This record gives sequence, structure tokens and C-alpha cells, in this order.
Amino acid sequence: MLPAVVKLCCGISYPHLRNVAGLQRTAVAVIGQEITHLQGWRCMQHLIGAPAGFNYTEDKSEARTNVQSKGDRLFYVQQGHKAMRNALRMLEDSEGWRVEIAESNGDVICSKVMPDARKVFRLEAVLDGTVDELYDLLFVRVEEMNLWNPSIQQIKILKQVGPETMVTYEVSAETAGNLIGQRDFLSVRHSCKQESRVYLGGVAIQLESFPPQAGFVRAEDGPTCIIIQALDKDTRKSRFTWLLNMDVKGWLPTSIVNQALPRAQLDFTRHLRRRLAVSATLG
Ligand SMILES: CC(C)CCC[C@@H](C)[C@H]1CC[C@H]2[C@@H]3CC=C4C[C@@H](O)CC[C@]4(C)[C@H]3CC[C@]12C
Repeated sequence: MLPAVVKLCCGISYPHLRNVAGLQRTAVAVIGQEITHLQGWRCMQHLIGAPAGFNYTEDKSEARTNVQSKGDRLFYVQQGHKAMRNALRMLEDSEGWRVEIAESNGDVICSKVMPDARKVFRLEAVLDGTVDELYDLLFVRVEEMNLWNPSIQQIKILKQVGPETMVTYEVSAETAGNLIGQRDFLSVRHSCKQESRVYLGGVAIQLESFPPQAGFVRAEDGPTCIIIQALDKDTRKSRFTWLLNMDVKGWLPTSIVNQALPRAQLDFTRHLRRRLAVSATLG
């Protein structure tokens, strides 16, 4: 319905728009972008102001036994939405991206220096897996990710805040050749699933109940977002776009960090491909 109304409005206003100039034209462009956002957010709208949508699942582990209040749940969902919105905004701005790595298999990583001087990385790849398969591997069964991805030593859901939002704790592995030591992460992860597209957003959070662990440097992931889109109806392939926006913390030269991060993206994608190949052979 919304896209149809928008198209109708655009049609009616087109002759007038040709006569507007400067700021007005920019304003129209911004409104257009906002509408694009809205379309992406459609599947999340029901959560806002609708506590019934929070299908709170009973937590299993000890860490998950603390009962979450409605306010807590709303807080996590809002953090997840905000992270996704911010990350998508970064991805949508097509200006200023520089190619860092272009692999022979078609994977491309671009980087961009953000206004706060942090470099973010955008990986684009085509994967041999459906949107559903990838959603399952990367979100539903996130706790199994360390089984197929040796860059992750441990990954745990600390709080399940309904089917689309969770708080996770991860520890990266100490890998040969990676000059960055082990890191741990505490993040809100949020998903938004549409028919042929999935958004996975996340951002670091701080919780008194999960303070930084002794012996680890607590890194901050996000605002980050992965977009998985069906390539076309006839194949099982998906387009995978991943914005890596990470503050690894600790005292490390920026040049080392900026080399390690796109490498980590390529490694992750390689392991993900292998995992998809296993599913394909097992059927
Ligand atoms: C370079 C060093 C410091 C870090 C290397 C490990 C990085 C690449 C690992 C550590 C934790 C990982 C994240 C853990 C959880 C999720 C949520 C899931 O839904 C999508 C993947 C995502 C977002 C992972 C992406 C890769 C990740 C960021």
C-alpha cells in the first residue's frame, strides 16, 4: 500500500518538482530516502508500542534466568532498531567509499572514513544459499556459529528478547597471523525478516550484570548491519552485504587494525561459504 501511495504522489508532484530548485530539491531527495527506510522498517513496526508482539521465551541458561521487565525488553528492541537504522544510513550513503580488496571470486570490500575518523568496511559477496538458510545460520542458530567459524571461540545468547532481538556475548579466537589479540563483545542483535530480504543489525551495549571479563579487552561492534537479499527467484543464491564497524579497543596502531578488519571479513565469508556447502551436500 505505502509504495503505491508514494508512487501516486510522485506522479502527481513530478511536473511541480521540475520547477523547484536548491534546498527544496534536496528536501525532496531526503524525504525519498526516509521513505526507503520506512519500507525497510515495515516489518519491525508492529513491535513498537505493541507489547503483545514481544514473545518472551523462557531462558534456559543461568545467565538468562533474570526475568526481563517490559521496559527492559523495549530498551533492547529500541537499541536494536536504532543500530540497524544507523548502520543502514551508513550503507545507503554511496559517497566516499574506496575499494580495499577485490577478490577474484567477486567479493569486494570497500572502506570509508566516517566523520568520527573511524574506518568502516563494507563487504559485498554473492553466496550459494537462500535467504532463509542464511537467516537460520546467522541469527536463529547464532550459538552454533563457533562450530563452523574458527574466528569465534565462544558465542552465547544471554537474553532472548522475543524472536527478533537478543543480547549476545562473543569471544573472538586467537588466530595465527592476526595481530589483534582476543576480544570479547557484548551486543544487542536484532533481525528483521522480509520475504526475500533479511536485515541483521547490532550494537555494543554495556550491562552491569555482564562487566568486561578479566583477561579480555572488550571491543565494541556496531552499529553494524548485514543485509541478505535473494539474487533472483530461480537461484538459491543471495547477495550478502556486511557493514563492519568495529572499535577493537586496546593500544594498537590504526594501520594494523585497518588491515585486520577486512581480513576478518574475508575469513568469515570463507567459513560461511564452507558451511553453506556442507548444508548443500547433506541436503
Ligand atoms: C579482528 C578481530 C578483533 C575480530 C574477529 C572476529 C569478528 C569478525 C567476529 C567476532 C564476533 C562476530 C559477530 C558475532 C555475532 C554476529 C551476529 C550474527 O547475527 C551475524 C554475524 C555477527 C555480527 C558476527 C560477525 C563476525 C564477528 C564480528
